[in-house]
Formats: sequence, C-alpha cells, structure tokens
Amino acid sequence: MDAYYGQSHILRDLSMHVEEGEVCALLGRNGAGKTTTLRSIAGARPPDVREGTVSFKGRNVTDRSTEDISSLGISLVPEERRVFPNLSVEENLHLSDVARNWSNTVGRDVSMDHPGMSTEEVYEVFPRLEERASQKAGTLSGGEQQMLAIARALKQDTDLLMLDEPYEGLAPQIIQTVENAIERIAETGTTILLVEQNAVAAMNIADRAYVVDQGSIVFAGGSEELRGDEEIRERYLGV
Ligand SMILES: Nc1ncnc2c1ncn2[C@@H]1O[C@H](COP(=O)(O)OP(=O)(O)OP(=O)(O)O)[C@@H](O)[C@H]1O
Repeated sequence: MDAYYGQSHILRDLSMHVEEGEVCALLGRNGAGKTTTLRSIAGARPPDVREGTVSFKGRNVTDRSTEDISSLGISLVPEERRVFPNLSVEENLHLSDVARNWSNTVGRDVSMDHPGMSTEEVYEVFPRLEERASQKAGTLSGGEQQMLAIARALKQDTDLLMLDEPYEGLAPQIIQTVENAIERIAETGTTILLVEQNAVAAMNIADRAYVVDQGSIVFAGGSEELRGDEEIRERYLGV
C-alpha cells in the first residue's frame, strides 16, 4: 500500500502479511513508517491510504472506519498507552467491558475466534494488575500502565493484537514481564503484530520479522534469519 500525510508520501508500495496465530515483528529506525503502517491497518486517519489494500481474513477493510475495524477483531495499543489516569485499574477494565457490550449491540457479521477476555482472564495474564486493582491508573509505573493498556485491548474481541512499541521506556526486568505476558497471549492463539525499536527484544518473541526503511520493506524473513543477517541489522536496526 501507499499512504500519505497530506502531500507527504510516507509508505511506498509497502507490502506485508501476518499469518494467523503468529507473532510478527515490524522493525526499523525512527521515522521509518512503523506507526504509520499500524494506523493504516487500524483505519486511523490520517494517514490516507491512496493505493493498495488492507485485507483481514480475506476481506478488504481499506476504507472501513476504526470502529468497524475494531469490531472485526483488530485491536491497536498505541505508543501513548491510553488509560484513564483518574480511574482505578479495575474501573479502566470495566470501561472496556462497557465499550465491548456496546459494540456487540451494534451487531456484526463475523464470528470471533478470540472473544474478549473476562477480568479474571486478564488478571491471569497480568497478575500484577490484580494486585493493583484499586490503584489509580495514573499512579502506576510505566510498565504497569503498558500492561493495563494491553489488558484493555484484550477485553475487546481480538483476533489481531497490534502493539506499538510496548517496551518503550521500560527497564529490562519490566520488559521481561511484558514479554512474558505477550507470549502468554500468543499461546491463546491471538495473532500479534509487534512494532519495536528494541529489535533484540522483539526478535526474542517473534516468529517472523519485517524491517521497514523509508516506508518500504527491506527485509522479510524468520527471526533467526534476521539475527544472522548482520548487514541488515547494522544498516537498518543499529544492532
Ligand atoms: N501526522 C503526521 N503528519 C505528517 N507527517 C507525519 C505524521 N505522523 C508521522 N509523520 C511522518 O511520517 C514518517 C513516518 O512516521 P512513523 O511515525 O510511521 O515512524 P515510526 O517508524 O513509527 O517511528 P518511531 O519509531 O520514531 O515512532 C516520519 O517521517 C514522520 O515525521
């Protein structure tokens, strides 16, 4: 696909696919076009997708609204970790239930492989959140807020979970906790598309990886293959 912000041509003939049930990483330097790719898939506008298509489970979803796309089972956890700072962890999770029930009443024409998790299931994935259930979200650590943002996404019916830089600003041992949680989510069969600056951490959990540079894919292959490709790593990832 080709995507633009106004006149700026950002994604240039970018082509990728994510297999059902896999963890796929999209890597690349600052400004390479990673977030733009996720927003294009999620139907967030801007950017404008002017050429090419986004398809999900065989349907063309290119011109659908974000609400429509989310009701088809695609959830995006943006870099900003959207949580309600003045509400407790539990209240944040409860609000996601409200949103989900509302979207169910609107009705949809597809069956979901991964219906939204209950609060109990979310707490199994993130025991830390249960410990902090009554704490205000705004007072959680960065890692805990990331867990809450992911947890809120999982309360929606999610067949494809897209995570934009989930490790950003987190200390190594917290990265490990978030990593374990992502692995647990993947074990449930939920497909994951992970955008990361931290290529080493992403390669640890991804089955396959794409590297994007200046809006185009410059590498596609298995994580092992990328690990062994010193030229691509040095040139585009700086690792
Ligand atoms: N709203 C916008 N309007 C105009 N240009 C934008 C907008 N958002 C992003 N861009 C530009 O699009 C290009 C790709 O940005 P994008 O956010 O997709 O990069 P990224 O790979 O996610 O980088 P980072 O890792 O720094 O988040 C950059 O040159 C950026 O300046």
